[in-house]
Amino acid sequence: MDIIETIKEQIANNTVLLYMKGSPNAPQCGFSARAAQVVMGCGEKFAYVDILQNPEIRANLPKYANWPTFPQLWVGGELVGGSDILTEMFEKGELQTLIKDAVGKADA
Ligand SMILES: N[C@@H](CCC(=O)N[C@@H](CS)C(=O)NCC(=O)O)C(=O)O
Repeated sequence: MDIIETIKEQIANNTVLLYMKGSPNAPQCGFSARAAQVVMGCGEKFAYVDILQNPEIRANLPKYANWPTFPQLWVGGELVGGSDILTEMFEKGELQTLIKDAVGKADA
């Protein structure tokens, strides 16, 4: 399958999806570690893709997303942002609400 189609499918099939380096329990970069920590702190299940294991995604997602770096959090099919944005949103309580609402909608 075309890599862009794969990316679109991953985003469509996972309400909360974190593209990161490594895994939430074994992140391979400080930015990914922080992002995974705040997403875990929201208390909902989420999917992740380790872009170090998926070089084609690493090469193509930034163009598709129009976002140059990793991590990238996608919620309900929309890009939320990277580690800085996620941390800021989490501190304001906004990330928790965004994720809970999206998961609630997907389950309805
Ligand atoms: N300000 C960004 C920093 C993220 C960042 O600089 N990521 C780098 C290092 S992990 C990156 O993705 N570089 C491109 C790559 O490694 O493919 C954020 O908040 O997420």
